[in-house]
Amino acid sequence: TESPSGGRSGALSPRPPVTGDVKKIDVNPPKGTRDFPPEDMRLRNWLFNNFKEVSRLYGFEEVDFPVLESEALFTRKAGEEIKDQLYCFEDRGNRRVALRPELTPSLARLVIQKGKSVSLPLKWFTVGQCWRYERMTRGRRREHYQWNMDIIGVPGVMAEAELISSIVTFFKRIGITESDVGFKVSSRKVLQEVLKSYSIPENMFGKVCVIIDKIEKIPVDEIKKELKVVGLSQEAVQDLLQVLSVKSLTELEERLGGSGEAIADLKQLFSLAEKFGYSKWLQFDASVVRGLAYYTGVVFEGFDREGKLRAICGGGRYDHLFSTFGAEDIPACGFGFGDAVIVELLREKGLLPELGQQIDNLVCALDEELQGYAATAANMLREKGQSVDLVLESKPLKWVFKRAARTNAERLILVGKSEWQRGMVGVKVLSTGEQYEVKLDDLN
Ligand SMILES: OCc1cccc(Br)n1
Repeated sequence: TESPSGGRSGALSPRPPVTGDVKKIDVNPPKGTRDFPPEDMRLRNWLFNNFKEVSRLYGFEEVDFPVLESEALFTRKAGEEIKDQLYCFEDRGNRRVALRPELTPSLARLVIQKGKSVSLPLKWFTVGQCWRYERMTRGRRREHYQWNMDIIGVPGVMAEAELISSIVTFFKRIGITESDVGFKVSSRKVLQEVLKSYSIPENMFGKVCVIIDKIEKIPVDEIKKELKVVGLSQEAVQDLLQVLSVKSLTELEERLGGSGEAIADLKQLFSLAEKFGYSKWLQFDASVVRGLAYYTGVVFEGFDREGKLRAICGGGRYDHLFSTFGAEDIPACGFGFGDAVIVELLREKGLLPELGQQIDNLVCALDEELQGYAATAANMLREKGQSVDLVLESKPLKWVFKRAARTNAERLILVGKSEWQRGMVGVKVLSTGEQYEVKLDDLN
């Protein structure tokens, strides 16, 4: 280690005196962001390991992308909140860049980059941090981690059914049942079929959906006003709002007629849900449109049945995202699952796991001059795959026992002079109090 003066280790040069004029830094993380101290990191790893295990079960491959992307990936002109809150800036090369607010555009970028070198369908997943710059007036977070699963190259709703199945599998793994959570399912093709008779320009469709997604967040008169601003007639607005209140697929079929794609897709999805065994988790809800402009078909969101929390996860089909990046369109669907609401739900349900530290061995030399032998013992155990918390300086036994308790160490390995001379070490099994000596070579 380098001493403060930059010399090699040995006697450290005297530390500069801590004088009153050194301003104490703000030790909190930037507004809207989180630290993950060990106990929080254990919970995060538990959650992410479940994300990744489910992804593996479903045959998905892990991918990753830079958290910093070209701003151009996210500058859709559809009035989305995600665009209004873009964490963007100009870098030292005068490039417009942004901290990614979502993962799907990066995924699409990588698929396009790979081009013909990858064979479809692609089943890719990632867990990544996403950012938004929101005026902290609302005290909301500016970052969260999202689990994303995407299926690229499958046009049929079997892909959406598979994605929803993977989320159900995840929920079951962590103890969440269909009595805790459900999925509201619809299709943007419902809106498309209503609007087709009003000759709404194709490029307005995303905007209309983004406005309608706010239906439970702002007064309906504001929704109507915004829809008129984008060019919808009074009649079109009425028709749209009326179809959003449709309560069943049967009623929807009566409203739209039985020949449209929306009904066909949704009927097939609910039939596949039976076969996957998760029908009880799904309900048709015509008001679900989701807030991302690029969805084009089935959309879904996971919600807590007590209605206390924001959406747990959400996703849908986005068959035209690739062409917005100048590439050939590829049918695609995916979802995002944030790391915050699910933890709130688990806390509500008393399902947060107990995750203490776990150490196999606490190894301690009983005398200063035995430190090296303690290191030898630690190394032998580590080579056998045993975790070791090696006491690195001379400490009273009382301290050692307290540390063993705090770290949930299974065993205490005591390196004493007389034992060592006989090639032995002392072992204390902390759960039973059993105490014995063992030859070093037999330590495992
Ligand atoms: O789900 C919207 C979102 C995007 C980025 C960061 C956070 Br916190 N929330």
